[in-house]
Amino acid sequence: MNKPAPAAAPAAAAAPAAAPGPAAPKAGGDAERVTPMMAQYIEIKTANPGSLLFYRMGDFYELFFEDAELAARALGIVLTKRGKHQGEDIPMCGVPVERAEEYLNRLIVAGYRVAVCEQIEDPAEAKKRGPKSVVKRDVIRLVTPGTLTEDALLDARRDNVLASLARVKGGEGEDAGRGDGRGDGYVYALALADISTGSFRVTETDAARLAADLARIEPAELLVADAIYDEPAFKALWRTLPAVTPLPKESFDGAGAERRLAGFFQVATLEAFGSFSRAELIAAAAVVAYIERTQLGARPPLSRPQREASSAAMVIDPATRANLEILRTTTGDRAGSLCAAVDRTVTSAGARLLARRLAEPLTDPVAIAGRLDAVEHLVEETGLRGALRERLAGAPDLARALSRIALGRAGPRDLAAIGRGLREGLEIARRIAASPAPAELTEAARRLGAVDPALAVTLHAALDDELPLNRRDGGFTRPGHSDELDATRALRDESRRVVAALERRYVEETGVRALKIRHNAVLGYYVEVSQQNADRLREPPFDVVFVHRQTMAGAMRFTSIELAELEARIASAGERALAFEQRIFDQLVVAVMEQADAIRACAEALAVIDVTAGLAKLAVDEGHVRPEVNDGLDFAIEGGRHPVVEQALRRDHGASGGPFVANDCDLSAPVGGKGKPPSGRIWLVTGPNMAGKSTFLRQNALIAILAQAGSFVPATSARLGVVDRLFSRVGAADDLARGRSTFMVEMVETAAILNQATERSLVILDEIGRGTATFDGLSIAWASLEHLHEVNRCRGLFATHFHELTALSQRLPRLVNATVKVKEWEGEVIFLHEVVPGAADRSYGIQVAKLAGLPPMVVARARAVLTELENADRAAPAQRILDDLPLFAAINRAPPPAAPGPIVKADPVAEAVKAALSGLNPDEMTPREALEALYRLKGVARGG
Ligand SMILES: Nc1ncnc2c1ncn2[C@@H]1O[C@H](COP(=O)(O)OP(=O)(O)OP(=O)(O)O)[C@@H](O)[C@H]1O
Repeated sequence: MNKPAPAAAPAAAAAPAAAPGPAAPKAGGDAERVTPMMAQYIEIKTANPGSLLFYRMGDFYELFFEDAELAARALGIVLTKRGKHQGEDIPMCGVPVERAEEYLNRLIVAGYRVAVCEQIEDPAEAKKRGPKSVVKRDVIRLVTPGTLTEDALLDARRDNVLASLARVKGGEGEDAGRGDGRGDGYVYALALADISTGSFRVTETDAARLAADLARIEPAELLVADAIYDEPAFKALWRTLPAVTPLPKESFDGAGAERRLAGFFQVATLEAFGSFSRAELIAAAAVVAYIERTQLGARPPLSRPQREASSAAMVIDPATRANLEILRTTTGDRAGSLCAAVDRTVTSAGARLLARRLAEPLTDPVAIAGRLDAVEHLVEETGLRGALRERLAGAPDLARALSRIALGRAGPRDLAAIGRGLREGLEIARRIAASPAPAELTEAARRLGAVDPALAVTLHAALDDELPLNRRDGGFTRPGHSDELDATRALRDESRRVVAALERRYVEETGVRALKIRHNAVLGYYVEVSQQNADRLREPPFDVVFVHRQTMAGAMRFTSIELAELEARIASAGERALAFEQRIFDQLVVAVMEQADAIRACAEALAVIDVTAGLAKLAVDEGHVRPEVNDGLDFAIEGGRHPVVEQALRRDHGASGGPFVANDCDLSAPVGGKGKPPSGRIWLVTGPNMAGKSTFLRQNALIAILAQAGSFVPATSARLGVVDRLFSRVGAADDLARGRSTFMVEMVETAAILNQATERSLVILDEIGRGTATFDGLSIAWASLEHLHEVNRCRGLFATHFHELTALSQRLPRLVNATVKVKEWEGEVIFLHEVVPGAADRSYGIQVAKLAGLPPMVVARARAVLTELENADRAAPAQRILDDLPLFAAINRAPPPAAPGPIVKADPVAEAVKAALSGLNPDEMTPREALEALYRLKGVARGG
């Protein structure tokens, strides 16, 4: 085992977002009054600041002082007291050891960290040192959100990523020179480890995209240097994460980073791992140091760090992720999300990989095609698909079992899981290899076949079919595996039969039919009879056989020489059998760990096959097609559908209910454009409320995500040039926690889009400008649309209720008007959900309001008001703006107002108005004087 490098000093504050770290009680001056046990507790507590201390006492983990108060409140358990400290009662609460995982989970979810302190010697050993000596105890593990490994503490379908963020001054990192003008002069890197599966990745990032990267990764815990943690600019970002752990700057020390990593992976140099930037090395080393510190030297089977190019994944900012409900809905549920709708995997590892693929769609058309080839193969090979899925359904979670084995937290079932997983893996590999298959699948099959098949055989031979949870219970070794163990077990079991025979004999000899031989931890084996029968055993001839040991309320307990001898035999046979089994367990662990890398590769391969087969099944069941993803700027979707709404409609209405109406969408760059390089189109979608605009917008974004994640898509055909960044502003929600109104949130998000979208981006804007006064909103929407078309030159979908905007298509050549069709029938509106070229002529808002059940009086009155307003002709201003305002591009080219230019001669009229104004004091004027002054000013302005 690897000796841990000296870990940095622990953070003083834990889980800053949720809970302050409880302080250690002071040992205080009145040391005599502190019991030895309490002294030990205080010492251990002081050494582990910032964590709740689970202090093992027999069958309980006890918590004391402030820890007890915090835990009792968080867990809803009873707070009691135990003895006194410095004259005060010591608050205490406890959780039973067998239910510790459940309580740990709740504390971690509540934002706490827990130090688990165990007894590290037998109480009998302690007694030998003297009657008052305390059992030795020590912290064996720090449980933090990012370092969980137990199934009970983890969501099987989600990665549990421990991330660390490192920052170095620009110029020190590889990409420092990139300077896109938005950076803050630093190079950032993220290291991402999941100790429950062994995955370990590093990637560079920058200040501008850090939020998007963290939203993609969703770390369970983020490690940052104190200094960064305290920077005001990041405070809001930290609040979006479940746990952020600040560490002293030594944890991010550049000088020792390479050495620490080399030490962890037991290599002399990191050269073989590939090249890393300085920031990446520092981030990776910080993660490793933290793992060593929390696992106290146990070494999880982390893969060597894989470097990921920061441009490998589509950038999706946090707002867009939330809006598009990729992994969960805006209310936080998995059900109803894109992921839930397309997940047909049958293993947890498969579900985790699918979520990761959807969270980070690729940008390399070749890599995307590789995944699509594999899905297509399994779409066509129905028999193979079914067989693989059936096998996979029986495959256990290899990666998580392996991790527990490496950390010494495994039970016999984890070992058996490895054996079973490897056997299934070999069978799956054989099936795939039976016919030619695309590279992604043959590569997965190769990895499955790379583990020594003898390991699965050994595990199967050694482990019984029915297994206990804990290794300490014994009884997991298959009979026949070890002759020596079998012999010892026979002796133990034989002895038990002897006890039963002895009991029968004692009953016969004494004539006490209710005599029982029982066992407990204090007396060992003993004879128990009721009080009435006890005298019989105390009279001759039995008084020489039975020795009185204990008197209970209704019973008396005795022992005998024969029983004591038997006891010794049984105990030693049982102990020897258990010790044998522990040795066997250790040998199996060694055998497994020797192949840890190959097993982890197997686990990854099984996940890839599961995702591929699941997506193939989805494609077949839901009628998805293979998209063509290329390097161009196409976006041509025919017959596109919304994967989630389509399934929901079918579920809610059955096959007979209104089916989802498929729609085309073509944002491809027009061919043969002159002058400027080609750019994609923007569709301006108008249409009544409830017509399906939002659904149409989202479905196209989701199709892009699915396609680039390597999935078939809900359409009859799809051809798209890779999208580098996806932006969406859909719907509006207050962000009260951050003190932002609906309109402010909308503007912040719109600003981000206008500042960052490139011509490779896809922008989805739903009703921007809705949250303010009509003309303000219209103006903002107008200017944003022009900016997207002229400056960003991205592909986009822009839904609006401002019909005035449709006039813009006369001037913006790549702006296309589209509308969602409705039919009016006897004053009612019928939604056809069909997107067609052209502009909506009416809003039908009042009809929708009527549908929603607004009182008839209100509906009638609204109709009357509308007629009045329409007579005022709202369309006219748009045409006027179009005719009067200069082109957006022209403004854009105009020099900025502050630019130095020729000296402008003063305007004499303006000067005169200014002078007249400066002589007025509105506070001292009567209304009449004010009116007169106004007339005078008008006169001056006319030059009079
Ligand atoms: N293509 C479609 N086929 C069938 N039903 C659809 C389709 N599109 C939308 N719908 C149904 O219409 C409902 C309203 O759609 P959506 O929210 O997209 O309308 P909208 O035009 O954005 O409305 P609003 O302007 O009020 O936000 C959806 O909940 C869905 O059930």
